[in-house]
Amino acid sequence: MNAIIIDGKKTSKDIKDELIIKVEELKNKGVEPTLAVVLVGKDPASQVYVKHKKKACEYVGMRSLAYELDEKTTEEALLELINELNDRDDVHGILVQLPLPKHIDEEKILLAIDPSKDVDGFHPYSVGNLSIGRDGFVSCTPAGIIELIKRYNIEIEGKNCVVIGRSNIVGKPVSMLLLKENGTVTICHSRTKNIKEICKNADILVVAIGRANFVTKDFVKEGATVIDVGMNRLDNGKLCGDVKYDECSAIAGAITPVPGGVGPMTIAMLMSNCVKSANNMLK
Ligand SMILES: Nc1nc2c(c(=O)[nH]1)N[C@@H](CN(C=O)c1ccc(C(=O)N[C@@H](CCC(=O)O)C(=O)O)cc1)CN2
Repeated sequence: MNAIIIDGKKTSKDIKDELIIKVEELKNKGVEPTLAVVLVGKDPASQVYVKHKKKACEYVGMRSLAYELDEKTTEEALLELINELNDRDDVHGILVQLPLPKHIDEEKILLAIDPSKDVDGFHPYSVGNLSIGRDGFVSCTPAGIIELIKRYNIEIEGKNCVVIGRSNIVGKPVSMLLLKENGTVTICHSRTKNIKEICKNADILVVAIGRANFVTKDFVKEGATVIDVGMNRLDNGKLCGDVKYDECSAIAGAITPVPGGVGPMTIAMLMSNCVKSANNMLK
């Protein structure tokens, strides 16, 4: 069997194209959706992601405000900037690029962002809303995974969904979202016993463990949907997922590649959250 390749690059472009119209409508109502992007330090990967976020804002017609702060910026100075952005009526989304330098307490920073502008969906208020099925901001990678599954008409309701990984930014929220869609959800992690057997029973397998090529063909049920969230940089500089793509795509029914699968969806969903936030301001 040759799996359908779930194209995150194309889907993210489709979403951004749809957002162009929504941004235009907001502008016609007198609201210019604005995202504040905060980067502390010079982590090369973070610099690239921030650049892509600014480009995505431009593409959908949204304003972005860039705050590129020195590596040595203090926690107090960063909190002060966030408070300023919280108070500004013309800022609809605030994003602090992660990871932050070690001397800054990430949790304290995320907690300082006004939940009504939490377009990353990392604030405990947003996480709480998600866990009780209330509407709110959902973190972008998990939201992107569900969007991909839906746009490829893959049914979640009643299916066995197995998530490998229990991180706060992917594993836990994507499990909540699959549950919200009426999937039967199992979360596996480093202490799980019989992980292969559990995965082999999955109709939808989401892999977010951060270990290159961890999932081999003997984890995958014939015809299953395999979503690879891994982004592992190899010594040769190549990007590699958590799933052994060649052998698993011969068994799966549908599969995301790395790169070009889940990754690009993260930024598309960020744009979507910003538009949602700007819309909320109209209410
Ligand atoms: N404040 C946040 N920080 C971080 C987040 C986040 O959602 N909010 N997620 C990641 C990084 N990230 C966005 O910030 C991100 C990662 C990867 C991609 C992407 O498109 N990946 C490409 C490959 C890119 C490459 O070649 O390196 C792909 O998978 O095709 C987009 C965004 C951590 N920090």
